[in-house]
Amino acid sequence: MSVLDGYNGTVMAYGQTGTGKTYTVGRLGKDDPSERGIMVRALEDIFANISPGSDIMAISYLQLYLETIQDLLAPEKTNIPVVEDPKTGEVSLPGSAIVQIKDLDQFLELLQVGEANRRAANTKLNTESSRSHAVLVVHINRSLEGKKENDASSLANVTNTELSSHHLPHLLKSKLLIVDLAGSERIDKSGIEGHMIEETKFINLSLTSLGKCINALAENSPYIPTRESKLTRLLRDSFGGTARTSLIVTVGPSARYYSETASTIMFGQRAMKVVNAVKLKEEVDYESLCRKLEYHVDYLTSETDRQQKLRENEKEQLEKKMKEKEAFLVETEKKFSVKCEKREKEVGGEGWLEEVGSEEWLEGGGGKEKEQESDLAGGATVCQCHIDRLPAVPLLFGGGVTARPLGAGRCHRPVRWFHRPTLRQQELENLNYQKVLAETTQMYEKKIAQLIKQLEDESSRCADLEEQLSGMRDYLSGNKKSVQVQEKEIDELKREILKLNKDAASTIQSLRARNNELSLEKESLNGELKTLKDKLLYEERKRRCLEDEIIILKNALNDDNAEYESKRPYKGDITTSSTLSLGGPANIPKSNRSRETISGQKDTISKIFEEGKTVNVVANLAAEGILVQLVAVLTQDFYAQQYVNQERIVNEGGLDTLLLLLESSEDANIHRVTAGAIANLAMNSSNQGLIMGKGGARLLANIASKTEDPQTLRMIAGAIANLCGNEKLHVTLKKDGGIKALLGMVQCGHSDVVAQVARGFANFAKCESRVFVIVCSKGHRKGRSLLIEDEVLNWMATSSATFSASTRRHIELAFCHLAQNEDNTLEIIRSGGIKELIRISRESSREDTRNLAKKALDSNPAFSAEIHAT
Ligand SMILES: Nc1ncnc2c1ncn2[C@@H]1O[C@H](COP(=O)(O)OP(=O)(O)OP(=O)(O)O)[C@@H](O)[C@H]1O
Repeated sequence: MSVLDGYNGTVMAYGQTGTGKTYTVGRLGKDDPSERGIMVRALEDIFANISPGSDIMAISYLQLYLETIQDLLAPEKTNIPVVEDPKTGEVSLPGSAIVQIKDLDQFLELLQVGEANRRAANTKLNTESSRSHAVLVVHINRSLEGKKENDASSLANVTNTELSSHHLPHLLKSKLLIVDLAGSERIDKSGIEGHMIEETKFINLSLTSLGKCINALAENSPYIPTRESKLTRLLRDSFGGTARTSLIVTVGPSARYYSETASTIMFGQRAMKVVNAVKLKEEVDYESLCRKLEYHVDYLTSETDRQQKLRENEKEQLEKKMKEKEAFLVETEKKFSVKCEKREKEVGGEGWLEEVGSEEWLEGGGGKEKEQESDLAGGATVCQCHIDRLPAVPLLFGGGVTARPLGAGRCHRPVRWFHRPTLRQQELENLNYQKVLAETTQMYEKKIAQLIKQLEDESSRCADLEEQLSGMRDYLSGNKKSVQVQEKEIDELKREILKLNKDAASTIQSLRARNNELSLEKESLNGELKTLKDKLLYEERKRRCLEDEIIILKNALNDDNAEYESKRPYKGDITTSSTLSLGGPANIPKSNRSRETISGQKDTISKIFEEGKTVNVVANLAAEGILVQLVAVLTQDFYAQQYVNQERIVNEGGLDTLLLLLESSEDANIHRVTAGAIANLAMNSSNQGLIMGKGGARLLANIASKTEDPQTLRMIAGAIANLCGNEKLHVTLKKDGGIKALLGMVQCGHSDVVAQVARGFANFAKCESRVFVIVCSKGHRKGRSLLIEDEVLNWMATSSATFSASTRRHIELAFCHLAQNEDNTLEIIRSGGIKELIRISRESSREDTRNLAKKALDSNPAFSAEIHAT
């Protein structure tokens, strides 16, 4: 197994849901080992090949669910981050539990705990479907030496050279990932719903991004999109890189899953193209190195102590021995000289032999006679004496220590021989003695010198060892320092990562905020855009209506031209027409109709249409015949609805021309479109005064009295209703018959016309009410409403219930505003308006109108009195 040789490895099971991924990878097989999945088998193999003493194995077991990593061995740990070493690219999961494993049983227990924590949910396809990706991470640290670290003999042999970088203890660090991916599935086929659709989306997202990475790796692309999902970030250093990867693809045999099977196999095929460049992960085992060096230092220290002690003992013994010898020498000398003197006195210089006891004879010899004998052999004097009774006994004198009879058989008793030395003999003896003494001294000096040398050697060895020791201490402290530096660097990196994370979070937050702002902006722009589009659509529709209308009118005019020409007040040649002066009397060109003229007019029409986008239509109004006038009026109407053009139209005399046409033309079509154009211009308050000033209300009232055409009446009612919204014009409007005309138009019964009339009265009453409030605040009275004089109040009090809802709302509003003015109280009571007010206060569809009615009823004591009275 490569993972035991220091290579990272990955085993990954991929396939459609329910096809046996978990079965292949995760089965425990507690009772039957043949049932075991890849996770358990892998661990079995690892256990069989590692040395329990020196190698370490630990596991983490995690699940990736909804893009969140959770620890399956400590499920309270969620949201575990995936951290990538920027230098080595190694992926780690800080915070996840890493449990050291001692044996297979422990592993099986942990796996069972992890499996219980793994999220499982049912789908129609598989009742035990895994809805998360499960990742078992096996961390293996193997010591390269294969020796017991605390083996003292091995430690004793470590030398400085061995501690050089080549001989540092190395560690093989590897990681085995066994991944049980969640099943790929199609939402429609799996029958999942609700929350599980979300799960499936996340699963499919991560599998898709895994597929993308595999594709990129297979194509040897320089960019691998590993950042797209947590799964690919987690597996970043475990597939397609420096790790050995095995992919297991599982497929369902049913033909129903043909497409899933095909896509799974294609995934596998693509994965097979990925080329891995496996890399050995070896690093210095600083921990064991440190331990080793400490053992080594201890060993050397104790060894030095031991040797020191030995040397001291030896020295002590030698000194003791030397002292003993010296004492013995002194003693012997002493004895010898005493005996010599004694004998000299007794025999007067003659030699004799004296028997002595064997003990005495052997005195000083101890158990080393032989050695001393041999020691003395070189320098001893052999004397032989011949005494009558005794055979000759040769005597050995050596070192002043012993003498032994030679020639066994002739004399069996030890004797001590004394003689009376002559001067010569004495000298000789002295000389001999001195020689022996010198030799003995020399020998001891030699021995002492040897011992001193030995001592010096030991001292120098000791000094060497101490030097080694201090070298090792330096090395250790250097290593400790470098570890500290590295730790410092790691801390800094961690801090940097934290800072980067913080920055990223704040950037994401600000981007989110900006995104929200932009969404709001987008929403409001969309709203605006929609309004503009609606407006444009409306304008376009209106333009088309007008164009249709023009075409209809053109046709009508072409057909009825003869009749029309006969009715026309002025007759003349259109080709020689005089101009229609602005604001002057009607000067419509007179002509006899001919085919050429009509065709000429048509040309003019198309010209006007072409130029329709310019305000030159006014000039055209003045210059051309009736057909042209009509077209010009229509175009004018079209433009009048566009406020930006209104000012130019009015400034260029367009309003004058329109009023002129209204006055002079007998044509119903012209009346209608002209009234429409004026109604549009009357929407603008700056035009309202001009229209009134030029007698517009009078002209409109006049036309209204003559026509029964509801469209024309609607336009006129709309124009007057717009003028009603300007309180400064109320008096003139009433004087010019505008109010009466409005009320008169009600007779036509057309709902659109009545609605415009009601709107006009509501505008009028509202403006009066506003002025009334201002006047009252200054302590003045306003007087009765102008509407009362024209019987409008009666109409409102009696008819509102019969009209459409929108018309009714206008009437109710107008009535309530009139009721705010105390000067109208009498008329309201007289017209039976209190009933109407009470009805409005209860039934009106608008709350503000109901409140207005209530306010009038509550604030006016006359109304209260009337209510009580009736
Ligand atoms: N080789 C097999 N022999 C017998 N039974 C099998 C085999 N493979 C799978 N099964 C059975 O099929 C069912 C689904 O298997 P499993 O849960 O392993 O599928 P899966 O691919 O992991 O599904 P999911 O992706 O939804 O988790 C299980 O009940 C399992 O026991």
